[in-house]
Amino acid sequence: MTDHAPDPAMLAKAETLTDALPYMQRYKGKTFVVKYGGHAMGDPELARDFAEDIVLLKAVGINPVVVHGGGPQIGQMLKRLGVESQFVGGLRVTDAETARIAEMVLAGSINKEIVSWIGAAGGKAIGISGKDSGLVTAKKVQRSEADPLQGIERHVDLGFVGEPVAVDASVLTTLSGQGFIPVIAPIALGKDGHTYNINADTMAGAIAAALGASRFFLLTDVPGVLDKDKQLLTDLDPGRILALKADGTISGGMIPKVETCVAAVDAGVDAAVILDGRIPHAMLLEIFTTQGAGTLVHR
Ligand SMILES: Nc1ncnc2c1ncn2[C@@H]1O[C@H](COP(=O)(O)OP(=O)(O)O)[C@@H](O)[C@H]1O
Ligand SMILES: CC(=O)N[C@@H](CCC(=O)OP(=O)(O)O)C(=O)O
Repeated sequence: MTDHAPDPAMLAKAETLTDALPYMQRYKGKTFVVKYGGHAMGDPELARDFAEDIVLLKAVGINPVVVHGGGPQIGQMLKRLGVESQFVGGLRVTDAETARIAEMVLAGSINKEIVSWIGAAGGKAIGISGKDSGLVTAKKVQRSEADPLQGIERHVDLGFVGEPVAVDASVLTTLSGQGFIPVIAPIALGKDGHTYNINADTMAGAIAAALGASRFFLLTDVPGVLDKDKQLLTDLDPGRILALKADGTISGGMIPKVETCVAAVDAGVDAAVILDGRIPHAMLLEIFTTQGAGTLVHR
């Protein structure tokens, strides 16, 4: 090697950047919706990596929109305040007091924390909830459960648990167009004036659909959808998902995730990816390299 020969390590770094170039060109101007789950945000270093990834997306001309959860954090606060909490079908039964606490934790505490991380990474984040500027209108979720004793379907009242019925995404396109990164808490008003607590996966899916997002990422605390032998399923379509739900391979918190992904791709989102938020920069690897991480759901 002469004095002028490039250092192989430097060359590898440059190659990483040039390899990313076609992806940057393909995605410039596109909207990516990222659901950041409560389980994925525990570690401050990972949180910093996540914020850097979001700021990098914005810097290369992609419009990231963040929708966050915070289920474990709401649980901790309820416990501290001595308020009982239970889940039915992955949804937290929410009375008026629980709704107030969920809003305080999601829109007050977690939302501003994420805004701060993105700010520290050099981005301009604006934290809002579904209430702001009429972004999301919710309606009460109706659920029923099979009663094996009486052989009938029984109505279950989940209280102030909502689902999006309308999304006015104009506030998001305005913010994104002006260089801001919207960060959204899954709380919304109903037409009845009540505050509704919305599952963050559902909220993110509805926003991705309304924006016609190119990509929808769900960051969680597993590598993606796993089969019965705990092997990662890298590629799923709606038919396969139906079969995996029916045979019990997909259960619990993974059900709203895959259902949200299917609804999003049905509504025109190009692809949805369930990713391991515990892997540093998992999103960047998925977007800018050939080695996809996680489970891709497509039509
Ligand atoms: N087939 C499956 N593959 C992966 N995870 C699954 C599967 N079936 C059920 N799960 C469960 O789904 C959980 C992810 O959902 P959840 O806990 O609601 O995540 P988050 O808080 O990130 O929204 C996993 O931790 C796992 O326990
Ligand atoms: C109705 C309902 O269940 N709402 C959720 C909202 C937060 C959430 O979904 O957070 P994760 O994404 O971290 O699970 C809750 O109260 O926990």
